[in-house]
Amino acid sequence: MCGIIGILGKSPANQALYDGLLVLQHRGQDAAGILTCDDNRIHLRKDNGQVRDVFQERHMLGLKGNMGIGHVRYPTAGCDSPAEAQPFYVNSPYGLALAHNGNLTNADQLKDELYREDLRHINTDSDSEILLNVFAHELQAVAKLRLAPEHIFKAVSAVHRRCRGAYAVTMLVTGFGILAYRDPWGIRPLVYGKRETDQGTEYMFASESVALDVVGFDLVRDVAPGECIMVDVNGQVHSQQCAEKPIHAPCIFEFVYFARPDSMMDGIYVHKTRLRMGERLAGKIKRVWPDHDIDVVIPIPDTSRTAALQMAYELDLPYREGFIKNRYIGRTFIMPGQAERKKSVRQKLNAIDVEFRRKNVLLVDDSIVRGTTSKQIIQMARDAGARKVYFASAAPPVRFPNVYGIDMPSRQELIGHNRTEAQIAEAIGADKLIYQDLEDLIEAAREGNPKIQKFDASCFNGEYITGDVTPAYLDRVENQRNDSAKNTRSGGQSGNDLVTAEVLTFPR
Ligand SMILES: O=P(O)(O)OC[C@H]1O[C@H](OP(=O)(O)OP(=O)(O)O)[C@H](O)[C@@H]1O
Ligand SMILES: NC(=O)CC[C@H](N)C(=O)O
Ligand SMILES: [Mg+2]
Repeated sequence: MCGIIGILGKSPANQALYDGLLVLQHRGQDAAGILTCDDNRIHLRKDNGQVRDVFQERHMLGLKGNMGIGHVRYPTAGCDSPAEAQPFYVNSPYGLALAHNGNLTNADQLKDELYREDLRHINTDSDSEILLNVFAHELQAVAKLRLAPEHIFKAVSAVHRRCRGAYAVTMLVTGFGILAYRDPWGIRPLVYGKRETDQGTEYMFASESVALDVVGFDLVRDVAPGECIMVDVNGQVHSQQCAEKPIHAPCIFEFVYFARPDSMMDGIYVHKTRLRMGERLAGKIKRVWPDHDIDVVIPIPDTSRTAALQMAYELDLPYREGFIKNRYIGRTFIMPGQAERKKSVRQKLNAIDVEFRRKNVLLVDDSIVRGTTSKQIIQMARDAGARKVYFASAAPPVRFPNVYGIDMPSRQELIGHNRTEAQIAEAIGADKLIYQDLEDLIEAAREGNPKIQKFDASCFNGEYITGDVTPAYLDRVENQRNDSAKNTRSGGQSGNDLVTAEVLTFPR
C-alpha cells in the first residue's frame, strides 16, 4: 500500500505536502518523495526512508511552487531501490509527474507494448513508471500545444482501456495543474478536498481523508471509480467519468488493516467498521462457544484495538492493554523481509505480566497473514503466565495472494494457505482460534455505505475483481516476489537529492 497526495494552493505547497505525507506514513515506510512545480520548473526530492528522514530543511526550501504531488512507498512491484521511489517524472509531453498507489496486473505486457509500439524506454522495474508512460503516450497522441481538460480525460480513458489492476493516482502537469483518478473498480481509496483562504480556494487529493483533516482541508467527496478530477492553475475544477463500465469494488483489507481508523473512505468510516467487526466477532463467539471461559480481552496493538474494545463490551468481559507498544517502531507487516518483521515484533511489543498471570486470555488481532505476529505474541502471553491463550482474528483467514497493492504475493508465506483453521491454531500455538466470517466482515463495511455492492476480498476468497488474474500469473508473481527472491533483487541507483529541471512553458 502506498500513500499519495496532490495539492494546488495559493501559496507554497511544500509544507502541506510534507504534513500530509507524514499522516499517510502508515501506508508506506520504505521511501518518500515530493515533486513541486513553480512557473516553469519542477523540483523533486525522493529517497528511501520515512518522511522525517527523507526531507531536510534544504530539500524543503528547494521544493518551490504552489502545486505538487507526494508519495510514501510500500513496494509491491520492482524492488526497494531508491530509483523506484516516487513521484516519477517524464518530460514529454509538457512535463508529467505521477504518484501511484496500487499494482498493475498487466505490467509485463504494457512494458513490452511501450517498448515495441510506443517507442518508450522504461528504466526501472516499477509498474508505476509504466503507468506514467502509458498516460504520457496517450496524452501525446491527443494533445495540442494548448492543453485542455478534454485531452487529459482522453488520456485517462486510454489508461483505463490499457491498464489492468489497481491504481489510485495523483499527477502533476507542468504549468497546467494537478489531477487524480482511480481505476474502474476503485480498488484503492482516493479523496478530494478543498479549503478557503484569503487568496482563494485551495485543492487537495489524498489516499485517506485523515490527510485532509490534518492539513486543514474539508473532505468534498471520494474520487469515483474510473473518474478523473483535475484542477487547473486558474483554480477551475474539471471532472469526468473516464471508464466505460465502472464497478465499485473497494479493497476490504483497507478497512481491516491499512487505513487509519479516523479516515472516511468511499463513504465508510473506518473506525465504525472496525467497531462493527468487533461486534460481529463477539456475536460469533457467543454463537459457537457459548460456555467460553475467557477472563479478559487483550488487543494486539495498534490496529486491532478498536475491534477488541467492542468485542470485550459485547462479551461483557474486561478489556486490558496487556501489550505495550514501542512507539518508535513502525508497522511490522509492511516491512520488506521476514527476518526484519520477526525481529520487530519483539522489539515493538512487550507484555505486562500481571494482565496474563493465571488468566484465560483472548488475544485479538485485526488479521493473521504470515502469522509472524500471532506466533510470537502467543508465546509472550504464555511466558507472562497465561493459563490458556485463545486468539481471535477480526478478519477471515488470509489464504490467497493480493495483487492489487498489498505485498503478499506468495501463497507459501501465508499461514492460512492450505491449512484448516485447526491447523492454523496449531501452527501459531493457540489453544483456540476464532476467525471472523467473510460475510460478517463485508457486512461490517457495507453497513457504512450500503450503495457499495461489492468489495475486493481476493485475499480471503481468491476471487480477483479485475478478472484477469490467472493461476499462471499468480505463479509468476510468486516466483518474482517471494521474500527470498526479493532479497536477491534489491539495489540500484541512489535517490534524488533535490533535482530541479527547467521545462517548457506553454501558452495558457
Ligand atoms: O500475521 P502477520 O504477518 O504478522 O500480519 C498481521 C499483523 O501485522 C499487522 O500489524 P502491524 O505491526 O503491521 O501494524 P499495527 O501496529 O498497525 O497493528 C496486523 O495488524 C497484524 O497484527
Ligand atoms: N503499495 C503500492 O501502492 C505500491 C505502488 C507501486 N506498485 C510500487 O511498487 O511502487
Ligand atoms: Mg498489528
